[in-house]
Order: sequence, then structure tokens, then C-alpha cells
Amino acid sequence: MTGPPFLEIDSMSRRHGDRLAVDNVSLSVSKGAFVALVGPSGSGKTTLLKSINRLVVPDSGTVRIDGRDTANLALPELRHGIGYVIQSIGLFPHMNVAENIGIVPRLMGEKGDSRVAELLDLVALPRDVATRFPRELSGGQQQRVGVARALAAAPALMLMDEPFGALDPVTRDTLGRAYRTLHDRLGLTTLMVTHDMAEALLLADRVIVLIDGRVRADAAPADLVGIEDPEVRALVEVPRRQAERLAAL
Ligand SMILES: Nc1ncnc2c1ncn2[C@@H]1O[C@H](COP(=O)(O)OP(=O)(O)OP(=O)(O)O)[C@@H](O)[C@H]1O
Repeated sequence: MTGPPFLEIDSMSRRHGDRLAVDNVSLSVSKGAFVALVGPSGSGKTTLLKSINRLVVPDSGTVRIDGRDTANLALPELRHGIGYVIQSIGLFPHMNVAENIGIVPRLMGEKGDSRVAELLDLVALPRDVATRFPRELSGGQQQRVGVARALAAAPALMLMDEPFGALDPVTRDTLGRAYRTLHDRLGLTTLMVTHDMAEALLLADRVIVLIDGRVRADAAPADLVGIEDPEVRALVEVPRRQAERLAAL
């Protein structure tokens, strides 16, 4: 299911003031992998993710994508290859959906609109939303537009930071599964930050638990449940306890 290393982070650290937000993290992600990054609030997940597309510059260590040190790449070239989806998606309110999606190819000097219909199909939005404005869409639809925009430059790597976190649970579940299908179909490599251990266990091939800026567990979902570290165990047991309580109703 997965291929050779695509993203390689080596001994990476990043300080925010006197706090070490990311503390000497090394990890390697295979091409095609779907990795969830989980951990308590403030554990460094967002800082780690942003260090990959250099929205945050690491203090030390290296990040390589497809064998190339990101420190040596010009930002447009680096970000062209990376899709980025965040919770508050940040669609431009004065632009319609087609313009929001087309802005990426347009910035790249291509004819943006030609790909809009294709991208709407990809994220299962009806083509007639192209002329609507973000305020005329539901939160879930807006988030689908965000995913379409992130895919517009045909990136190999997707970085997602709580992409469905602001949605109701049903929409969140639907979009999570739809995105997983898209990931497989397009052969993407995805790193997704989530607070939600159940979402991580159900969607990802591999779950990395970050606590105090350090990798405390890194395992396939089925193996994570056997890890003895009490803080990791506490996170992993939340969905199981909830499932047991629900089953007992
Ligand atoms: N721009 C910043 N300036 C100062 N401190 C920051 C900055 N960004 C993050 N931090 C601090 O670095 C630590 C890690 O933050 P980060 O946002 O990476 O954690 P997180 O795991 O993504 O948290 P959450 O789940 O709450 O989003 C926190 O203590 C945070 O307060």
C-alpha cells in the first residue's frame, strides 16, 4: 500500500519563546501513506505541520520531500507541491467558488477555470456551486471547496490541520471518509492533524502521537491499542470507552 520514503523529517526542533514546541522529531513517511498526527492541545502538532511547508521555519534539523531539502527550495516551488487544508478554510468571501478554486492555477499562470469542474466532481460537489459565494454554502460544502482548492495544483503531499474539526459529527464523518477515498484514488501522501483519536484510528494507516513536542507513539491503528505508555493509552482509550458505553445503552 505504501512506497519509499517521501517525507523525511530529521532531528527537527522549533522553539516558540522559551517553549520547545517541537522537540527533536524524526520521522519518515512513505509515498501513499495516510498519517494522523494526534496529541493534546499545545503538543506541537500544528507547529510540526507548518514546519513542513515552511509557514514555520525550524530552528534545527531538516525536512526532505522526495529527497530534496525544503530549506533549499524557493517557497513557491515548495508550496506548489503541497496541498494545505485548515479548519477555518479561509475562502475569499468576495470570490465565487470557481474563483476560489481557480486562484491557485491562475497564480501558477495556467487557465484556472478549465480545472474547476473537474475539481468539483472530485470532491463530489454539484457543478452549479461554481457560481455561488462561500456564504451561500454550508460549512461542509465550504470545506469540500477547500479540499478542491488544495488539490488544484495537483500536489503529491497533503497537509491537513483539523480539516473537518468545525463540522457537525455526521458531516465530519462523511467528509473524512470521502477524503480517504480521494487520497487512495489520487495516490496522495497525507499528514492529518486531529484531536479526535477515533477519527485518526478509523482513517489513517498510521497514527503518530505527539506529546510535549516529542513523538511518543508511532504505530498502525491496530498496534496503537497495545502501547503501554499511560499518556498514549489515555488518548487511545477514549474512543474505546465511548464505544463500550454506547454498546451498553
Ligand atoms: N506563534 C506562536 N508564538 C508563540 N507560541 C506559540 C506560537 N505557536 C505555537 N506556540 C506554542 O507552541 C506550543 C505548540 O503549539 P501548537 O499550535 O503547535 O500545538 P498543537 O498541538 O497544534 O495545539 P492545538 O491542538 O491546541 O492546536 C504551544 O505551547 C503554543 O502555545
